[in-house]
Amino acid sequence: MIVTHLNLSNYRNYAVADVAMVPGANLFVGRNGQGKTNLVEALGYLSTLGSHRVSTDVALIRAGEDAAIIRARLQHNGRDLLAEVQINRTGANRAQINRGQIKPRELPRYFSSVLFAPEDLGIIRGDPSGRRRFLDQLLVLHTPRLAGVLSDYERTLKQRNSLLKSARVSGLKANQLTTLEIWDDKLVSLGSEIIDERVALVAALEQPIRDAYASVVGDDHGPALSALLSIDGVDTDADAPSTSGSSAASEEQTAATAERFRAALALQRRSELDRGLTLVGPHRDDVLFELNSLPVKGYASHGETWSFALALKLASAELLRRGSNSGDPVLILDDVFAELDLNRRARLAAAVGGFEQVLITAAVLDDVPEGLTAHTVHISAGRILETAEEVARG
Ligand SMILES: Nc1ncnc2c1ncn2[C@@H]1O[C@H](COP(=O)(O)OP(=O)(O)OP(=O)(O)O)[C@@H](O)[C@H]1O
Repeated sequence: MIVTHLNLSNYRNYAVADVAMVPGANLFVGRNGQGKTNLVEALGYLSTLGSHRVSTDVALIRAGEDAAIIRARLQHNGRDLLAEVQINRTGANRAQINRGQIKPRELPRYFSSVLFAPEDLGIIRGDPSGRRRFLDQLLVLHTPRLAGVLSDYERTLKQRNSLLKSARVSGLKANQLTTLEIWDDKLVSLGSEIIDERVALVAALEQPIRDAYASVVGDDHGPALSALLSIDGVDTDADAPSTSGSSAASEEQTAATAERFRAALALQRRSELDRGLTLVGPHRDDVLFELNSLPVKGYASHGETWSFALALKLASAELLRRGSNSGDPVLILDDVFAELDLNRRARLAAAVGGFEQVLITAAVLDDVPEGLTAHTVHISAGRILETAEEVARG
């Protein structure tokens, strides 16, 4: 899949922007703070429904405006698709495909992208919520049906938490106990599916991460590397099968996870009532990334952590490419080349060369290997520079 056109309205520092893109590499160049990241962030939003830089949408709307619009014309196998989202300062966001209304959470079904940016170091170094977000965004792109499961789980969790809170205040009454059991059933059924899908995803990512790390770092043997999902209170099957295009987990496996989840909930019942909070489930899980038998977080050097985060994203793109019938995900590399030495720049260029479309941002044109600079777009102060004179003026 490729993006042939991106059109922005009141997004970040763009009043309007209209950019044509080509298959293969597209390079966006400009001095610091001109709007390069803003442009690719907008595309990333269409497949992750969020920014890699901020946790709320408000910062994406141009200062002083009420709504931002991101519109992308996509192409796959000669067929065009128009994807659009309107991000509103007040009220719900709205999304369209070919001018027909859809739920915003359905957008990743139509557009798949993988963005790597320096902020991704936070996936490794930050708290577990960032790792859960990484996994869930990838899950939804890989198996779109799970968007609904994840949002139903969130809703169930909220309702269960408010029941636990009110039971804490008033003491658990018989009717509340019955209601709690109903919420337990929903939590366990939705949560077990999420746990099993995450476990299978992590297992499927291991080899691609190893390959990507080896190709970026230049170690032909690849590191001894693993990604383990630690489930808070619910042990998972370490030999989970790899994800396929459809649902990955077998019925018996889901039943076994559900049983363990239920037992862990029963163990925590007293504490949950004391604290008015759901203490077990996929909303508290974590992934442990290891390099040469040591956790990456807290042990790996800055350079190793950086290469690991990059490998994580390249592996994600590889996994989506294999499991997809709509072509490669669009690969976005934001501010990446400046961080690499010449050798690694060439290696990364080779690693991404096979993707249908790669979008790259850089402040300095010379930082990017020549093979990736054929289609260069210059940006200045929230404007796409159209002519050679404009580019010369900067
Ligand atoms: N909601 C907003 N409204 C208006 N301007 C905004 C908004 N959000 C960010 N900006 C502006 O966008 C600019 C930053 O753009 P961006 O992050 O895309 O820069 P960049 O070209 O990638 O720079 P660098 O090379 O430093 O990474 C800043 O000047 C910032 O003030």
